[in-house]
Amino acid sequence: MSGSLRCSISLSPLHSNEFPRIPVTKPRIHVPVPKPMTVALSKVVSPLRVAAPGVMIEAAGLEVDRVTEAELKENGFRSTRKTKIVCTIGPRTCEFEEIEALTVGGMNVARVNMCHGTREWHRDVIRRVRQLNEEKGFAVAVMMDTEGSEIHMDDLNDVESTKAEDGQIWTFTVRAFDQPSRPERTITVNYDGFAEDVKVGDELLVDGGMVTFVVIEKIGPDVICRCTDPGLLLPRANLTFWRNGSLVRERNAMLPTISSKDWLDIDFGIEEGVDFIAVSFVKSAEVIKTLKSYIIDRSPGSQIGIIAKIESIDSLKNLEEIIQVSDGTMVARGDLGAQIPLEQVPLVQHEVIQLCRQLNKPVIVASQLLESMIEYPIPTRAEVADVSEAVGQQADALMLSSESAMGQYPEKALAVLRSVSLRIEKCRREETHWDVTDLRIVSSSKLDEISEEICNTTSRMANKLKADAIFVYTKTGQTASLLSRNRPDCPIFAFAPSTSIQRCLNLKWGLIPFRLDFSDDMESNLNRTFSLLKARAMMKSGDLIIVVSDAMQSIQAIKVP
Ligand SMILES: Nc1ncnc2c1ncn2[C@@H]1O[C@H](COP(=O)(O)OP(=O)(O)O)[C@@H](O)[C@H]1O
Ligand SMILES: C=C(OP(=O)(O)O)C(=O)O
Ligand SMILES: [K+]
Ligand SMILES: [Mg+2]
Repeated sequence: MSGSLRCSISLSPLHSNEFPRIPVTKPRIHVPVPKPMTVALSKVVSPLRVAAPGVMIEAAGLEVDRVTEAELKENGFRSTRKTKIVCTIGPRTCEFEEIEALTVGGMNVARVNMCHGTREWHRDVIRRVRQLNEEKGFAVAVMMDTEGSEIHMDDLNDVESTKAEDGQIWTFTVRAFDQPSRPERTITVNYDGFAEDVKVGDELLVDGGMVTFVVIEKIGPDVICRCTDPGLLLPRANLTFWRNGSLVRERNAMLPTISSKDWLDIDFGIEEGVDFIAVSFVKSAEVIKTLKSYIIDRSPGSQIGIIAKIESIDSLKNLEEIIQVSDGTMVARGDLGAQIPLEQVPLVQHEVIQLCRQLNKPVIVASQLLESMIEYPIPTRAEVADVSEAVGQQADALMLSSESAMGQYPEKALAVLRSVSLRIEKCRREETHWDVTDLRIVSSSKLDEISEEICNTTSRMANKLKADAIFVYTKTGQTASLLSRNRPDCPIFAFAPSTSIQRCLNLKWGLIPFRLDFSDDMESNLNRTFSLLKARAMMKSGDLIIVVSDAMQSIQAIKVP
């Protein structure tokens, strides 16, 4: 599907000014908006300008993310950004103003990684995101990512990193040391079975090969290794061992996907009302099913979406089943690249994106998208090509990890994702190769199958008629998702009755989620929506809209009166 991208090359800015930048309805509360950032690629795309600050006009009953609204007006309907962006929040971006700057820069989902930091730290971040949503009219979703049972080094206590030199002898052990007495060149490993699993002659890879050791001796709980590829050892770096060119799957293969600590983190996530839980090192569909019923038990009616991270070799055998039972998937290329040969990672990415589209699940492409921007203000050409590939493959979302968590240029990295997305999406719209006949039917009942066909037809119609937008009135989000799956040229305005569904829809390609109370009377819904949108200068008379809803199995094409 990624295919070759043929498009006309234009060096002029992408955004068009055909939609006047009219400030949103008079704000009730004045909130300062951080200055828009200038971007490395600003020759191509100008920074986003959020119009006058304002809050979601709840009184009018229509709520849309203020930043999305600004993007719509700035880029023009048809060329508004479709690819969503997830940013990992870390020490560099955890303050209120920093989270706000990312939000204004286009972050759709904020991710906290339970591998690092304390629960209190994460609680503060989650609450700041929520507070910003409430006070400033954003609709950023929160994703909590579990630590999972990977084998990793300890925190290194007082040091930020330590260098392993070629030929040096290091000891990896499960002994616990009081920090001052930890012998030199000794690393504590979190997994008790470590010494039992490895054999003399095994290769020990730190962070998928950033540093490599060979095991030369085992003495009780200590594994003595010689460094063969020198480099920096970072806190909590992941460890894998290899024998005769294959990943060693011994007792560690039996490690639970969700550890006891993960269960406590999940309880924490449920309490804090996160929108998504991303499960690390998923091996089978079972664990996702177990987690889902656990959540329903603890929090009936919960809308928390479960994202399966594809990052272990075991997940690849059960891909389809895993995707089927999850609410979305992440191609977690960091750990995946430590478990399978690197040259296979792009193939897995492609396969997972295709499968997710077929099975109607959102997919996030993650890790090292703009790795060099941890240190530098512009990306490498190769990184831009990688991001372009993911956008061209029409992944639902792109994710920043270290770039936003601890890098020096989080906002610039975000701006690069935004500008590359816009550019490549434009190319795809110019190609007229669209065909839904390739999509398999996902519905299990006849009624759902009809809805599915309606969504396919709606998207085809919208493209042929060059509609300005598709409107979908959806109680569960399902119809909106089926439309997104078609990747139509115009944006899909999804009207949902709750803010939690609105936030969850934020992860899906091309969906502009609104919160709106609507009735079964479509005519009155439409009249109300048109006048609300017109009042906010988000729509004008004559715009062509294709309308569908969960409740009615029909399609309407309407010129806005
Ligand atoms: N909550 C946090 N506290 C401290 N550092 C963090 C936090 N979240 C992320 N980081 C830093 O950002 C880096 C990248 O984040 P991420 O990709 O989520 O983790 P990792 O690559 O370790 O799995 C981490 O390695 C860590 O150095
Ligand atoms: C996203 C990933 O997971 P984490 O950052 O939690 O290791 C990854 O491994 O690519
Ligand atoms: K994690
Ligand atoms: Mg990982």
